[in-house]
Amino acid sequence: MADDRRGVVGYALLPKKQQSFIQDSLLSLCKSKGVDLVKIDQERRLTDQGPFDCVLHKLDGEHWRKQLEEFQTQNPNSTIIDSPASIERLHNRISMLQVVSELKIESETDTFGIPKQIVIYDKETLFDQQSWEFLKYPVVAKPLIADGSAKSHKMALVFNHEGLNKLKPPIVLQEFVNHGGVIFKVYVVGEFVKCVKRKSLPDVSEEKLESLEGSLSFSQVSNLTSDERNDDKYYKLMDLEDTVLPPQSFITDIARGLRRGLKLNLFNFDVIRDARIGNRYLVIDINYFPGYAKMPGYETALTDFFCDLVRKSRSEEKEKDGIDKRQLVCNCDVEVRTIAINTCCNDGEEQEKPPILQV
Ligand SMILES: O=P(O)(O)O[C@@H]1[C@@H](OP(=O)(O)O)[C@H](OP(=O)(O)O)[C@H](O)[C@H](OP(=O)(O)O)[C@H]1OP(=O)(O)O
Ligand SMILES: Nc1ncnc2c1ncn2[C@@H]1O[C@H](COP(=O)(O)OP(=O)(O)O)[C@@H](O)[C@H]1O
Ligand SMILES: [Mg+2]
Ligand SMILES: [Mg+2]
Repeated sequence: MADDRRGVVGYALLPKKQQSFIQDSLLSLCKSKGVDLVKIDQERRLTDQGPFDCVLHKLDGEHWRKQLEEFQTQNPNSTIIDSPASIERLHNRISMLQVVSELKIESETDTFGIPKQIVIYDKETLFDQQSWEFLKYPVVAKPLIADGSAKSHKMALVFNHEGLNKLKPPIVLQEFVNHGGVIFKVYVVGEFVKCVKRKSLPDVSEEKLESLEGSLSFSQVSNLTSDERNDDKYYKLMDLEDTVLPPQSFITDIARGLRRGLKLNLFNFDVIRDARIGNRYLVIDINYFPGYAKMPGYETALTDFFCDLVRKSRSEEKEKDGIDKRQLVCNCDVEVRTIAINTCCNDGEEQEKPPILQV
């Protein structure tokens, strides 16, 4: 780094996340580029720790939020990645996808959107199928809240009316879209965008739908190991190799739009390609600070991002310094001129004041 001081990124993560994210390979690459990753002691006040150029976090709760606010007030040049208010939006499966619907992206060949969906708050509405007759079976029932708890990942693929009995509102009912059993996970790290393929639920044909009973519960399909998947006849027979990735520039445009709309730097989103319309892409999920260690080349992407942040916060620091000084000089000029006018009018009286030094 151009600056002599080493960059410091403080991190506050849950133990599982820390273990998967803070790997030696990441620590040493950052170190070689002049940035140290330092663990924040969650037992102590954040303002008593540091200095940090940047605070990286995936923690919730009012207490932590207050700590961050206090830290930001005392350290206006530090960057908090990312703001709790922006992260909060991803904790609700409706507000999470709203931003996708608001996005405008030009493409001659491809389109994107979200599946048809409705939020259901009570059993009465759930069983009143008129209130969601625009949705066709099968539907995916997802917990409304996506707060990272195991419960928030428990889903059900519902094939018919009978399958509704097991559901516990508040939930989002989302139309299941056949997509060839493959999802695309798009990882975003600031400006960096990387799309990878993962296994998903297989398609459900009209014929199969008639013979299926009730519902099927599942959780984090794309994170199952191949053994877990092969144990269950529902998950096998899917091959990632043959699946073509979506156009990179289209995905990058969506990623950049989401980054701006969400005001977030660290997230991924799940995209499926509608099997009926080969060039239509649907965003089904957005996750804050996902499992980056599973992304090829994660060390380089994250290190570059941290270096950039440190560089920016240092140059802003310098610029602020410059602006303050320039403002001072500017104020002096105004003052001098005023004094000069006064001097004219008051017949030398004001000349007593030493013009620049006193300002
Ligand atoms: O643990 P990992 O590496 O599987 O990462 C999880 C993500 O998997 P992915 O990187 O998308 O394959 C996972 O993504 P999905 O929701 O499975 O699409 C979540 O981001 C999860 O965080 P949370 O439980 O929603 O707070 C992430 O869990 P945490 O690591 O944040 O606990
Ligand atoms: N509308 C949908 N159509 C088809 N498959 C879906 C749909 N919604 C979710 N899925 C499947 O269910 C998985 C989990 O759903 P997702 O919304 O990503 O929840 P989570 O936050 O637990 O990852 C997805 O990765 C995908 O395989
Ligand atoms: Mg997902
Ligand atoms: Mg998710």
